[in-house]
This record gives sequence, C-alpha cells and structure tokens, in this order.
Amino acid sequence: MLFLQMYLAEYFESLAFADDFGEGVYMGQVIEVEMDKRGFMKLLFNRPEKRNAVNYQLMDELESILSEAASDDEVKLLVLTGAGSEAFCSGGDLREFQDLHTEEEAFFMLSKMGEILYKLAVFPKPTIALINGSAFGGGCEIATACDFRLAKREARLGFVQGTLGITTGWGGASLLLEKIPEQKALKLLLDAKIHKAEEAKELGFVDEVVGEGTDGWEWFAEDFLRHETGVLMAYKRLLVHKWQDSGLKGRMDAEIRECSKLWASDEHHAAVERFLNKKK
Ligand SMILES: CC[C@@H](C(=O)O)C(=O)SCCNC(=O)CCNC(=O)[C@H](O)C(C)(C)COP(=O)(O)OP(=O)(O)OC[C@H]1O[C@@H](n2cnc3c(N)ncnc32)[C@H](O)[C@@H]1OP(=O)(O)O
Repeated sequence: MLFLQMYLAEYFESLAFADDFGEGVYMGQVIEVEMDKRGFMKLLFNRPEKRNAVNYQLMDELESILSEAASDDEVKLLVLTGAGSEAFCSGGDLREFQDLHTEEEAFFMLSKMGEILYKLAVFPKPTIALINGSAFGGGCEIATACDFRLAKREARLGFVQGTLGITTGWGGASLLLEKIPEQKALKLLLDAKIHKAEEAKELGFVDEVVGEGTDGWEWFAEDFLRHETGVLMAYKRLLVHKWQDSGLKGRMDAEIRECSKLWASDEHHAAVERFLNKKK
C-alpha cells in the first residue's frame, strides 16, 4: 500500500509539466506523454518490443493520465499512438494474462480495462487514434473508443478476437456499433479478418489514411485546435449525453461478461498457447 502511494505521488508530480502549458515530455514506464503548447497531448504506448500490448501497468498509467488530462484546461485534444513503426497496439498482453483461467479471473481484468475504455470514450475533449502500425484485438477497441481514427497507409487492423475463441473483451463492440453502420460493424467483428488501412476506411472505421510523418494528423486536428476548449467540450458533451441516455455503459458491461465466459473455454486457452509458443 505504501509502495503504491509513493508510486502515485511520484507519478503525478512528474506529470506536473502539463501545468506549465509549455511543450514537455513525461516518460512513464509504458506510456510516454508529449504536451504541445498548441493544446494537444500525445500519448505514446511505449512497449514496442511487445507490439505495445496492454498489460496492467499500461492500464494504470492510461487511467491516471486520462483523469489528469480531463481536468487540465490546457489540454484541448488527445492523440493516442504507438511507439515504433510496427504497432499501434496488439491488444491485451496474452503472456501477462495467460494465468487468468476462470470466468471471474478474466472478468476482473476485462472490466478493469472496460472502465478505462469507457473513460476514454467519454473523455470531455476530442480524441484521435493515430494508428501507426498493427492494431489488433483490443488495439482496435482502443482506437474505436477514440472519436477519430487516422491510419498510416501501411497499418493493418483487425478485430481478431474470434480467432482466439473470444469476443471483444473491453466493450469495444458496443462502441463500434455506435460509430459505424451496424452491418459493417458486424462484418468486422464476425469475420475477425485483418484489413489494410484503405479497406478500413471504406468500411468507415478509419476516417483518413495518412502518409509518413506527423503532418497528416496535425492537418486533421488543426481546425479543432483553432477553437476555444469550451466549444470542443460542449460538442463532446452532446455525444456523451446521447450515450448516457442510450445506456452505452450497461451494454459494454454485458459485452465484457460475454467475453469472460468465452475466456474460460478450452478453445481460448489453446489458441493463446499456440500464439505464445509460435516459432519464428
Ligand atoms: C485481452 C483482451 C482482448 C480483447 O479484449 O480484445 C485482446 O486484445 S486479445 C489479443 C488480441 N491480439 C492478438 O491476437 C495479436 C497478437 N499479436 C500478433 O498477432 C502479432 O504479434 C502482431 C501484432 C501481428 C505483430 O507481429 P510481428 O511484427 O511479426 O511481431 P511478433 O509476433 O514477433 O511479436 C513481437 C513480440 O511481441 C509479442 N506480442 C505481440 N502481441 C502480443 C500480445 N497481444 N500479447 C503479448 N505479447 C505480444 C510477441 O509475443 C513477441 O514477443 P517475443 O516472442 O518475446 O519477442
């Protein structure tokens, strides 16, 4: 407990650069944060050697950063991306979670991230997923929770959970059904295939395919950054109210329960074992 308190105190202290509203960088263990004086905060998932898979540490850092950034007046817009050129995020860390066997064990982990995903979806300012490489499984769920998805031409995307004998475990399907037409969402979920960025754009999942460098997304966000934070937040509130009225959170919770049941199946455990033992 004492260790946790010390860790959090140090963590929030190191985020204090954002209070200066200048440019700055904060290095967490697995998330790097860059603050730009024009008002965007860029979060970089920083586990490139694991294709930026989400482990408990990443969940904790993401949750703290979202809480801080939500009430920071200087943050107008959030951009989420992955470190390295290979991956945006390869989903849940199958190695770290391989010891979760029962429905209840799975539910604990899945609902923890489900809460964070909902927090990201209802973040009070616009959010952009800059999909710089592979976005698989939960990586696609994170991208779905953002308001906009920009993908580099070479990015590959897939709700591949079906190939692991599970469904979206963090509530991402309920979010997807809010963001693109039902038929297209259902197809992406049911076929569990990997799509090129251009195909994902045709399906309506990706808003823009962008080229090399950062210009692509900065161009996309420039028009937002010109406006007062209050304007951006007022529009975002409209969307969040719509989701609150339609019970989005309850639907995400039910989705997480469905995945927890499948997680406990032999088929899922065998698929994870195949992935972890795959020889290069
Ligand atoms: C748990 C929640 C659930 C959900 O709610 O959706 C999920 O997210 S389930 C996970 C779904 N994701 C996947 O199935 C993707 C698994 N990864 C891959 O298919 C590939 O790694 C890749 C993303 C296509 C990248 O391929 P490649 O560039 O060839 O790299 P490697 O495969 O060699 O991976 C390098 C390194 O990273 C480890 N890695 C990658 N993804 C994960 C992961 N999701 N969990 C844990 N570890 C992952 C991989 O094992 C390699 O590690 P080393 O062998 O130690 O080098």
